[in-house]
Amino acid sequence: MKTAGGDAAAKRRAGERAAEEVEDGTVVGLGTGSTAAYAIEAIGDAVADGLEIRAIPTSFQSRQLALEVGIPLTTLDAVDRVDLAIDGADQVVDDPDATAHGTLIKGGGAAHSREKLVDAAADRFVVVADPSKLTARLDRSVPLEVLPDARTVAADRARVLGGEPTLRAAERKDGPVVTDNGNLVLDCDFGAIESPADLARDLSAIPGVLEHGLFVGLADATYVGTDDGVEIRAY
Ligand SMILES: O=C[C@H](O)[C@H](O)[C@H](O)COP(=O)(O)O
Repeated sequence: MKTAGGDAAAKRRAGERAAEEVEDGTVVGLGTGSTAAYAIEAIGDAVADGLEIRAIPTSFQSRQLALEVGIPLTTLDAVDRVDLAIDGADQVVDDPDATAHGTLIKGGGAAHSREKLVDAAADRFVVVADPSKLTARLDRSVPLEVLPDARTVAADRARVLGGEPTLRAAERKDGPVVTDNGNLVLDCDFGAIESPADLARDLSAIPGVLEHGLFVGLADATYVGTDDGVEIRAY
């Protein structure tokens, strides 16, 4: 869970720094992935020291870790508000002159649908990342979570939009990755993405796509772990 590539020490610094933002009496969204896991562990330590919060996990994986470290859990429909969400990313646009500054690609762990639900609901959404995630332009494949019956037609629609879709295969079993919601994932290679906002709109309009991994205008800040500290990008 914590060694998915990138700089583990930098991920830890980012995660632990973001966890310091969690305040007593709040509701916190817990992201998924190796970087968010460091934040969850640090929040668990704070809970053990007396911090009182409720948290909403964004995946089976983050739920399991939160339970292991003793964080009280709740659900999105049981709360009035989410104060803070802390989540990782696969790519983050880091160019203050670009309109896409702070736009993300997420879903490397196939958790992006529930992540977007919780991250978008939060009053403040903090991304945690190591420097390898920063980019001038998004160019990783964009994951689409699709209903199983929709995978062929959704792939066709993604091709019309200029993408090359690949059904994500499971690493440790024969067959595809199945998401926490029982769906499949199409990883769509669009090359360098000129306008993430336009592509996000077009992908959202494909029938059978539950959610795509472009997060446009959602992040409030990115905490970037470095060799000796944390740099904060605010949007
Ligand atoms: O579906 C997974 C998530 O979007 C992760 O937050 C993302 O893949 C980043 O994960 P990591 O921190 O392990 O690089």
